[in-house]
Amino acid sequence: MIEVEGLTKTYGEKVAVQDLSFVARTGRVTGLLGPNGAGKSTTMRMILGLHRATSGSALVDGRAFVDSPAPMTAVGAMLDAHAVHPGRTARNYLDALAATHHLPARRVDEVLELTGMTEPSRRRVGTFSLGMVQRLGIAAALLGSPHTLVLDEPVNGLDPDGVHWVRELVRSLAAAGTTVLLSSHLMSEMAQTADDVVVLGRGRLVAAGAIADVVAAATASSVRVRLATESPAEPLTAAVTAAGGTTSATGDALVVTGLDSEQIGHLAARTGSVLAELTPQSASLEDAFFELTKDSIEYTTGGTTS
Ligand SMILES: Nc1ncnc2c1ncn2[C@@H]1O[C@H](COP(=O)(O)OP(=O)(O)OP(=O)(O)O)[C@@H](O)[C@H]1O
Repeated sequence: MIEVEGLTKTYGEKVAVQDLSFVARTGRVTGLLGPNGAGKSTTMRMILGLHRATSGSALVDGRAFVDSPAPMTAVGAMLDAHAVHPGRTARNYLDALAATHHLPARRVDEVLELTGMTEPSRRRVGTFSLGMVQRLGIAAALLGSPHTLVLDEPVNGLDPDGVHWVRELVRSLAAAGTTVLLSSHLMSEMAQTADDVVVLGRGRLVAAGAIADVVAAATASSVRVRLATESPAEPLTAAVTAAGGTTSATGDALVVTGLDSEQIGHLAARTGSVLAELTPQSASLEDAFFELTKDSIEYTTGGTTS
């Protein structure tokens, strides 16, 4: 479990992370989301002890990561996959990591196999595609069979097959009891991968919780209603308004907010309206993300900095 409590980081005048608290639970995949500059990387770096917090704490399984006696077994991390020297081979890099952390040499073969990197493992990292570099970064993170995995933008540069692989990998690790914290800009991908999300905006917590709860709280759910051609809309729209809902027309359908499908069905029966369609519309994580972070975009298109 990762417990972040009142975490703050300032760089001179700049407040990168402010009074941030959240928990990433064991056996779950937690997605750290936020627009550019929201403080995701800074948060991960403080969890890993790479940046000293100005105030607050970040504990991994109850202790500061820097106090861990076996760091690679406690936490596997990938923050910048490109940190590997381009002249080294993948195997040489992993062998050295394993040796310096007293990990069994056979584990190198295992993580190469797990990440699909066995075949190119004797090639120099400088010849790798972006996706291969990411896979190597993930291989290094997995080397210590860690209890906690922290991955900054793990699907960056991966093709659809690679994105699917990362999703399956982190989901299976979480199912086996690993705490997984990962950041991503790909909302649709995060929606399929994470159980919980932590949304940041300008260094502050904007929302946190199970994806469905965060989406429901941030967006108004609606119901799409289409009436049979012989059925006029007026009786139903009047009944919806009287019941506290709102309607808007879209093409040949109505979108109703403020009432659920069952309530609308009852109103349709009462007003003699013949329904051709009654479909609950669920908002996506992406819809929720835009709604939650619309006031905290640091860099907007057009180059304005607000
Ligand atoms: N070393 C530093 N010195 C000064 N400001 C910094 C430093 N590192 C980060 N910042 C600032 O802190 C804020 C948070 O940055 P951070 O990299 O954590 O955001 P992020 O959410 O990871 O962004 P991105 O998605 O673009 O990677 C940004 O405004 C950034 O400019």
